Order: sequence, then structure tokens, then C-alpha cells
Amino acid sequence: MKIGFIGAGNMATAIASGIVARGVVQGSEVVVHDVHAAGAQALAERLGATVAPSNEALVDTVDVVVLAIKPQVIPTALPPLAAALAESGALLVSIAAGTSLARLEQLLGDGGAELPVVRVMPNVNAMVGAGMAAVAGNKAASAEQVATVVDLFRAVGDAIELPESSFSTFTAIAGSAPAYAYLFIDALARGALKAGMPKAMATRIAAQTVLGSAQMVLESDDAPWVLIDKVCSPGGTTIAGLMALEDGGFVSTVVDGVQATIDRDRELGAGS
Ligand SMILES: NC(=O)C1=CN([C@@H]2O[C@H](COP(=O)(O)OP(=O)(O)OC[C@H]3O[C@@H](n4cnc5c(N)ncnc54)[C@H](O)[C@@H]3O)[C@@H](O)[C@H]2O)C=CC1
Ligand SMILES: O=C(O)[C@@H]1CCC=N1
Repeated sequence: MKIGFIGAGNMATAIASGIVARGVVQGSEVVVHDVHAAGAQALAERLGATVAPSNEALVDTVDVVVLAIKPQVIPTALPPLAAALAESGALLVSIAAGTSLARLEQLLGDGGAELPVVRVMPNVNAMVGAGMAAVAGNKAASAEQVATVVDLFRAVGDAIELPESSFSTFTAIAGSAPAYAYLFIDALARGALKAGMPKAMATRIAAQTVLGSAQMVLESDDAPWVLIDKVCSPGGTTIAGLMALEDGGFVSTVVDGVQATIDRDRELGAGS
């Protein structure tokens, strides 16, 4: 399978590096194009991939086209690719936030609804093989094509098929959420820094603790609240810390952050 990336930014780098590192495709089976030529060249060199001279030329040479550009540029970048997609039969995979399958079909013109299109919301942790992705196909995408995309993203973490109506919520707790998890890790480390521990050491300790906590939630039969109770000794350190977090409105602040992300995803959809 040859896979092309339109846009060679953060997400193309994360996904392409992840799938090549895990042997899903060879570097030589990856093609990239970016309006910023140096960015495409840097990614291609890193992977042993090829740089296509244009987005149209890329579509002509691959089986799967990953549209890894910002939602705001899709309305100008996608329409010129409709003819090449129809001719080559390549599968279009969009990872753009807030851009619906219906909108992508509309941008592909009159025959847009007949072209196979798959929408994915991945996250940047695909870079280290620990991503989380949601996948939904349009009517023209076959079950096999959707399954191929799920498999592609399972190779760099976990992936699920999800109704498109849940994509904004998924974006809040998976697509954008690595930034929130990094913030939590940094906040833990800052607390330790304030108490006199070097930041690099504190960051390593905090990151390993969050990694292990995530593994516990995934592998244990207990719900997070049960696990919380197991950490809290009566009159101990953890309950003192939890109460201070509660005073600061930790849970409701996180819930507000999730809602703000959902709202912004819907705004992007309305404006694209
Ligand atoms: N950054 C993240 O963690 C996540 C991003 N996404 C989505 O992924 C998409 C890409 O985001 P990033 O990689 O973060 O953006 P980015 O800004 O790092 O990369 C986008 C690249 O597209 C290039 N570009 C712009 N117009 C182009 C065109 N017409 N043809 C070819 N290349 C073009 C830019 O030069 C840039 O290198 C967005 O739609 C975003 O919503 C989805 C999930 C997570
Ligand atoms: O911030 C954004 O809009 C993109 C989509 C999900 C993560 N980054």
C-alpha cells in the first residue's frame, strides 16, 4: 500500500513516523507534499520517503491520501484534487478537526458523494505508537476501506469506528486531550519544582506515574473512583491533596475544558 500525506506538519510527521517505525509501510511507500517545500523535504528525509511535486501528482501515485492540513485551508486545497481522486480511485482520509464528511463531499464537487472518504480524528501520540483515533466512512467508502484505515491507526495505538455525531466529543477527550495531559504532567512537575526538585527529574517521575495510572485504568476491572479510594489512606497524604484539588475546582475545570473543545470543534465545522 502506498500512502501519501498532503501537509507535512505535526500530525503527518506523527502518523507517518509511527507507521514506518512499526513496519506497517516502508518509508519508500510514503509520498509527501507540502506547500512549505523544506517541511516536506525534512519529513521525506527522515522516513526515506518521496516528495511529490504537487498535491495532484501525489494523488496520482498513492492508494491512500491523508489530508493533513488545517481545516481552514481545506476549502481551497481540496476542490482541485477531485478529478485526480476520481481518476486514481485513491481513498481520501481527512484528519481535520470539525470538517464533516458531508462538507468534504461538497468540496469535492458534483461527484463528491460517490468518492470514498474516511474521516479520522487521531492524536499526536501516534508518534510513539500510543495514539487514539476515531474513524468514520462516508456511504461510498466500503467496509474494507474503513477497516483498512482502522488497522492503519491501530498500528500506532488504538482506533475505533465511531459515529460522526460523536467526533466533537472524541476530539475533546482524545484529539486535543494530549495537550491537557501534558499540562497535568507539567503542573505536577512544577509543584515538585516549587518544593525544590529539579524540573527534569520531576517531569520524568510525573510522566511515568501518569503512564502507569492510565495503564491501571485500562487493565483494571475497577472504575477510576474505586482506584482513587485505593490510593487514599485514612487521614493520609492523598486525601489532603485531593481536597486541595477539589477546592480549586479541578474536576469542573476539566469538564469545562472538554466542553470548550467540543464548542470550538462545532464552530470550526460551522465556519469551514
Ligand atoms: N496537531 C494535532 O495534535 C492534531 C491535529 N489534527 C488535525 O490535523 C490537521 C493538521 O494539523 P497539524 O499537523 O497540527 O498542522 P501543521 O500546521 O503542523 O501542518 C499542516 C501543514 O500543512 C501544510 N499546508 C498548508 N496548506 C497546504 C496545501 N494546500 N497543500 C499541502 N500542504 C499544505 C503547511 O505548510 C503545514 O506544514 C488539522 O486539520 C488538525 O485539525 C487532528 C488531530 C490532532
Ligand atoms: O487544536 C486543534 O484544532 C487540533 C485538532 C485536535 C488537536 N489539534
